[in-house]
Amino acid sequence: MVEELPSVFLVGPMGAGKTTIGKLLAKQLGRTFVDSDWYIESQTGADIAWIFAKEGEAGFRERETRAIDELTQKPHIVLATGGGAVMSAENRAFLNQRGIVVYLNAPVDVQMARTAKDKSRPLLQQPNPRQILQDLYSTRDPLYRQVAHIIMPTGHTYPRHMVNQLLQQLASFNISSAVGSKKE
Ligand SMILES: Nc1ncnc2c1ncn2[C@@H]1O[C@H](COP(=O)(O)OP(=O)(O)O)[C@@H](O)[C@H]1O
Ligand SMILES: O=C(O)C1=C[C@@H](OP(=O)(O)O)[C@@H](O)[C@H](O)C1
Ligand SMILES: [Mg+2]
Repeated sequence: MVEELPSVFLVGPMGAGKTTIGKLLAKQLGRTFVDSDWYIESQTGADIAWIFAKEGEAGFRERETRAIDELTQKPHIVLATGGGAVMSAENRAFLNQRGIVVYLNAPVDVQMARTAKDKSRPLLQQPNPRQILQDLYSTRDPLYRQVAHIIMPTGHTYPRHMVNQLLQQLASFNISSAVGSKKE
């Protein structure tokens, strides 16, 4: 972990709001926002669906580990990871040891509602996405908890409220807002 300017890494299931909250949080903190999926897409010149189709999930995970290794070494950023980033022990160590990890936790029903119309997540383009989200949650929830320094439920909270709550929690890790937290 870089002592002076630790980065914030968001983990959690698909639809928890990592990308959405991460973008808002970075703005409030006056930091650069990076989404590991977007980074992988820019490095590859192809979208996540294409990578899964051509290289399989294993190919995507290799790219993801390279991205997580690289991005977790950057100080002072807010990084939104993909939901499966914690499946690799190597990634878990990069995340846990190099910054403050926030687990955004949402119930499966909420994950389902937030991801249903979006075709960009290859793992959910199946006849029973709810069952897939349930199975992934069972496997991954203990891993998210293992790497997290902060756990935040996101199910029933508006993104702006989420960010204000998160800023309060991050203050105890000496991470504070450059522009002040906005009142609703
Ligand atoms: N706290 C929230 N309340 C309501 N909708 C949300 C919230 N967080 C995210 N969303 C919506 O859910 C969808 C998925 O969010 P996203 O940030 O892409 O999740 P993730 O990156 O964790 O998969 C988006 O349409 C987003 O606008
Ligand atoms: O849970 C997963 O394994 C995945 C989550 C996605 O990111 P989001 O969690 O941002 O949707 C993306 O990395 C890919 O589709 C695989
Ligand atoms: Mg995302």
